[in-house]
Amino acid sequence: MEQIIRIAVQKSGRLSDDSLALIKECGIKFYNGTGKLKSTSTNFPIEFLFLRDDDIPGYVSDGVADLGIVGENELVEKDKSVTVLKKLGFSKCRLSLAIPKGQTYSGLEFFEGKNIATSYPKILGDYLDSKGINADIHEISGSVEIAPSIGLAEGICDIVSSGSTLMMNGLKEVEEIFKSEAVLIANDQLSEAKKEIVEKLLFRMNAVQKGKSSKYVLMNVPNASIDKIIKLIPGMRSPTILPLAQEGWSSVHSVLNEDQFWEHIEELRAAGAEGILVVPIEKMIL
Ligand SMILES: Nc1ncnc2c1ncn2[C@@H]1O[C@H](COP(=O)(O)OP(=O)(O)OP(=O)(O)O)[C@@H](O)[C@H]1O
Ligand SMILES: O=P(O)(O)OC[C@H]1O[C@H](OP(=O)(O)OP(=O)(O)O)[C@H](O)[C@@H]1O
Ligand SMILES: [Mg+2]
Repeated sequence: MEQIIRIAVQKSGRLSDDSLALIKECGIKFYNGTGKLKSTSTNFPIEFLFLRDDDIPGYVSDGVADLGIVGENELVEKDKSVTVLKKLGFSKCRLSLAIPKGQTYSGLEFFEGKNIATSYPKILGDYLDSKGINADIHEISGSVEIAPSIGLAEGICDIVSSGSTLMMNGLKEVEEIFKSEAVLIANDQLSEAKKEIVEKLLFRMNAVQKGKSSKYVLMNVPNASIDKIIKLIPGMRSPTILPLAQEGWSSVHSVLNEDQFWEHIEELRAAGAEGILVVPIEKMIL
């Protein structure tokens, strides 16, 4: 039988859309109908398990799944032995301590002897230990932000992104204790045959990620400025230069990291570049 790998992805939630979008951008086709908890790709040797994110580190560690996509917060909290293959750049958030808005905060000692509600008792416990703070950790599985207003705890430790959930619940963020983003994880003991498939998947993911952070840039340049412009936008090997129909002008094409582009835009214009077009790149293979 042909070897295939199994990947565990979140069924629905903050990780699922971006996880599935990344897999689709890798050219991998699969059926993902509502309620379906397992699906096999029609054009790549991979099977999908759609699960709660809490279960993903354990499934990958036990070898039920070979790969998984999960937040670093959940991975560290579950404390399972797996290999992190790649940071994926989405579902970025932080774990923070927060207290009621009206309270005065003078430092971590605020939490000494207090009761803190969280879904992340391990990460919080390790953090407080490392800072020498003794607090009571009260584990709850969701809606943590409500805890202070119902008298369950004096502070909370939960996921923050925009901060609007804290604000809506009358809380203020006082300490960031952990930064997280989605990661691709793998079982520690993959067979050689599975590793080969994983390498193919990683190759595709890298091409998609590289493409996303780069732009194809085209501009019209007076011939006298070409040397100056080439120094500003060196490109993958070197820029492409094509003559324009109008004498004395060329079209310069290059691939740039988006940050590099914004850094150099004023200098490019000062050097006489005009008609600058910035085009997204779907995939990039170096
Ligand atoms: N507001 C947010 N912004 C960005 N990333 C987030 C946000 N909230 C959570 N995340 C990240 O996405 C992961 C999944 O969050 P989600 O809220 O979907 O979890 P969940 O409710 O535990 O889902 P499940 O039903 O799968 O257990 C989190 O562990 C975290 O890494
Ligand atoms: O700082 P913010 O941008 O407000 O995001 C933070 C909130 O997002 C997550 O919950 P989510 O909305 O995913 O709902 P959930 O609690 O049902 O998982 C998390 O648990 C926080 O409550
Ligand atoms: Mg969960």
